[in-house]
Amino acid sequence: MSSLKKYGWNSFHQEKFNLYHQQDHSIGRVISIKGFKYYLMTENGELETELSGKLLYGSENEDLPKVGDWVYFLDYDKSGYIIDILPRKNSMSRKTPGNKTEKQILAANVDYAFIVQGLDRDYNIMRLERYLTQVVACNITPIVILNKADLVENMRLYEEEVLKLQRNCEIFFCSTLTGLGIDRILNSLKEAKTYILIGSSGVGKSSLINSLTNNEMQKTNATSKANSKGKHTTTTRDLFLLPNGSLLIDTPGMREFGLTSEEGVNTNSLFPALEALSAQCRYSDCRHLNEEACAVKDAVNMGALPLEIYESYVKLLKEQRRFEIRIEDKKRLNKQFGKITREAKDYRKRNKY
Ligand SMILES: Nc1nc2c(ncn2[C@@H]2O[C@H](COP(=O)(O)OP(=O)(O)OP(=O)(O)O)[C@@H](O)[C@H]2O)c(=O)[nH]1
Ligand SMILES: [Zn+2]
Repeated sequence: MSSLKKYGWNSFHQEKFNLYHQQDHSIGRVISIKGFKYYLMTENGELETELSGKLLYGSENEDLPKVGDWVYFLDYDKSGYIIDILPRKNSMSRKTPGNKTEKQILAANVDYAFIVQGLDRDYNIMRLERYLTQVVACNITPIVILNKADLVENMRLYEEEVLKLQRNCEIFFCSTLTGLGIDRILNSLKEAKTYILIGSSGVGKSSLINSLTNNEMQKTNATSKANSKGKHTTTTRDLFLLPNGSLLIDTPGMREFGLTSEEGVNTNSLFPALEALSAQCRYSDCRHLNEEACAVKDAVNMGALPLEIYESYVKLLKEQRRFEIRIEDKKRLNKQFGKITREAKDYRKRNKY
């Protein structure tokens, strides 16, 4: 297999490339970013590159290359200049931490997301539901991993609770400590597909990577480091090939895992449990908030729909509204600003200074 195919190159990307490329452009996938340096996997192995001026100065953060992006570049001697990214299949994003409405892209072109929780104090079904919602909204297939299974007596109870979310996604139990369940996860991994690991700090992501790589990657991909406050942080965000041929992207713990609404995503369809019920609401555009004859609210009241699911739906709705309103504001402001600068330019031209 060519090294590009090993790294996930497929007909989707080829088609995009055919639309955009010029003869002297080469192709690579971003495997890590360190400051201004972008490290690519190319047909001829790893290559250190930088952004071209156009990309560096003319782009919104969203449009800059992220780990997992396919880019086309000019190959110069021992380095390269990235011309642009190819359209993404999807991206894992979250709201930019803090008060802004921007979304932050954590990784691009992701097939599966392992959502990892530890079966210790970390386990939280509401948070799991939020992660699931976010992953599905990003158009990525979620897989639940409940680690530290050695700490609980009855895994079945947890499984039942996750099944109640009606996500129809795979659930794995494992313990990186005892090795329980690791083989099942390994056997499920698909060649040349890209996986991402998400979960709070301390759930065992680093331990899991070590287990999945037979500890081979411990040195080169050492991800956990205690900072000055003694808090564990993941410092590198890399894409790498596992011994069995699948690709893994490791991201820092997403403690502030906010939601961004993807355009065109119907909120109901993010909640399968709600979707079936909403067909029975009186109003076809029922938001299941204050409307009369709402089958969703009835189901919650009768205990047929878990309250957690309804609550996370309402939360998402609120988040989306806030996000949409701010985007509208931003667009309006940008438009006004554009008009002002255009007028200023015209004025300067007319008056020649
Ligand atoms: N009991 C038990 N402890 C585990 C298991 N897996 C990991 N741990 C422990 O959990 C702690 C955190 O593990 P890490 O692998 O560093 O967690 P992480 O998710 O990579 O954390 P960050 O790098 O901060 O994001 C360590 O003390 C591990 O020894 C497990 O299966 N069972
Ligand atoms: Zn309703």
